[in-house]
Amino acid sequence: MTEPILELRGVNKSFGPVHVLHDVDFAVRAGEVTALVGDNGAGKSTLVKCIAGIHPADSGEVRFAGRPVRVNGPRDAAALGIEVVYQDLALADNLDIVQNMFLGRERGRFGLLAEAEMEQAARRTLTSLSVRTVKSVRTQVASLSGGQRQTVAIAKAVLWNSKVVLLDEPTAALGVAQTRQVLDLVRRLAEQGLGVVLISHNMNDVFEVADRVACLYLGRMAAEVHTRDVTHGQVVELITAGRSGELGIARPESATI
Ligand SMILES: Nc1ncnc2c1ncn2[C@@H]1O[C@H](COP(=O)(O)OP(=O)(O)OP(=O)(O)O)[C@@H](O)[C@H]1O
Repeated sequence: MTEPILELRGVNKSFGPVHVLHDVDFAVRAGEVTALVGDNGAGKSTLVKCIAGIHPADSGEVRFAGRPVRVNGPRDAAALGIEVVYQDLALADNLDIVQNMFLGRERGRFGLLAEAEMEQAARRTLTSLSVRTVKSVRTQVASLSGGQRQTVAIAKAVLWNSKVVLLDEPTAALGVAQTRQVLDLVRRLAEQGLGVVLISHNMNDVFEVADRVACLYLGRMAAEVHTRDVTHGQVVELITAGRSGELGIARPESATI
């Protein structure tokens, strides 16, 4: 079995009196897509924010590439190669693709932007991800479709030699064809060796691209299983009841496969 590139052990997180995450274990493996599922309010976003350093965990251990690490802020996460693509994508409509991909991280010597270099890097990243839907990297983001915007946001996340990418419902607002393109892209990220976490409420997406499914139920990790070992129905039961037959928090010893 592949060792996790990122591993959380016994992570707890509270907001004031509200204990949101309870002793959560979670592993992300390089070259695999792990779907993070759970009902509304189960704690998925909170877990992602702990990983991203936005809301550092109150207790528990975070390990990266086999070593304990501290992720006390987004800079710590970025330095490790952990990137999150949020649902709102945070792209600037009035800028083009290159400008968006380098937004906040413009390269350049002596303060000058190395435009040609940035353009080349943007093009190279999109090509490496086999993105063909975007005609020119100088297209304004305002004129892109939802799927293209998602693609640009994902490419931006992997441009920096990322090791782990967390995607927050990347297909939520997309039609059938665009969903297809984004799911293909998610698979390619894993094929390139990244550890990919896909937050999703869509079981079809989960079963199509995920190698494993991790299910949060009321802030506890109900089960982490190989997708091939479970049915749609079992995952839905895990989401709604925290357990399904032998799987789930009622029988934690059988939950991790
Ligand atoms: N900053 C905060 N302050 C207080 N409570 C919070 C905060 N952020 C999240 N919570 C609470 O933590 C719980 C888990 O929320 P979270 O957003 O992590 O769930 P989720 O699984 O991502 O849900 P959804 O699928 O609806 O996005 C909820 O009860 C929520 O109200």
